[in-house]
Amino acid sequence: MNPVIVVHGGGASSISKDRKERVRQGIIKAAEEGYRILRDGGSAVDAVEGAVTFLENHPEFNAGCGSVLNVNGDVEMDASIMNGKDLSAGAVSAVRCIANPIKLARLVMEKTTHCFLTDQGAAKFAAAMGVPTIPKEQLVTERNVKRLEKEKGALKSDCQQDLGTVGAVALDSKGNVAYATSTGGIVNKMVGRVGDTPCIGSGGYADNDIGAISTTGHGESILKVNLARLTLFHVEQGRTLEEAADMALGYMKSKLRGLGGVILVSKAGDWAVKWTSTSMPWAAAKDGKLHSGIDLNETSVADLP
Ligand SMILES: CC(C)C[C@H](NC(=O)C[C@H](N)C(=O)O)C(=O)O
Repeated sequence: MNPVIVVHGGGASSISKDRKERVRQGIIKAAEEGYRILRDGGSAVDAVEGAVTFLENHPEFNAGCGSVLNVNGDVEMDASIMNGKDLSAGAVSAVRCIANPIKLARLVMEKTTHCFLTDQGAAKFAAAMGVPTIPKEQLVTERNVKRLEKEKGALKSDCQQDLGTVGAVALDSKGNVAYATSTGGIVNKMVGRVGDTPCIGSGGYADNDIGAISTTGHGESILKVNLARLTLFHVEQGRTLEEAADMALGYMKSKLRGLGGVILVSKAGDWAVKWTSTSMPWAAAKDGKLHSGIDLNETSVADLP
């Protein structure tokens, strides 16, 4: 099986030119990192964790350092990961003061008998696993302080913001698929608000008999339609990845006016990226080629290093 990895950097409205370049470089580096892990014999789970960790550490993306701020100006993060081999899954929500929520989600998956830990329980588990805490200021960027101020000043919140939730899907050489998704959520959210990202079936899904998917977009809408599992259901019914993504995103838009994006890989190694938000930074690596883009009808192809 030829390994494949696809990554996304969330939905976005208008990205400034400067920022676009940084986002483009970041998303490409994340795909390269994931692909390197796969080529070195790593598993699909290793690859999606590696790519998402890279993006959590990148301040331009809404996950880890770079997360948007809640109504109190604090960072509360959600993340989930799933192994398509045995449907094992791990998730954390409303976690604070750690650098990489996706790593904690993987620990939940592999070191507990549970799927999902939240808030204080997740923090206790992190401490027990030796995950270091970091000062909360370390996750807060200048850009996000300004963004919260702007949001609080705004009369009505716009559902489509310039954000950057991150996610990855991968297929490894043994035919195993996995997904990982991580976010700071939505700017100015209530304390304790949990979105789609840590919810298995909404923020993502992975099953070796079908494929893997990671989602981004308006969390409340994604939760209501179970966007990830819904899309894979259409794949199971014989639709192509593109058709399935169009159907599920179309359903979410028509029912709820909710916008979002998805990245997919099938068990056969096909991949697809689709979104209804204005743009979505993405990159895909397969067969030594790196495909990437941000806006509609804009795809570049390059040789992988
Ligand atoms: C407007 C959308 C496309 C922006 C998108 N937001 C999320 O994915 C938020 C996450 N699903 C949640 O609800 O917690 C982003 O961050 O890029």
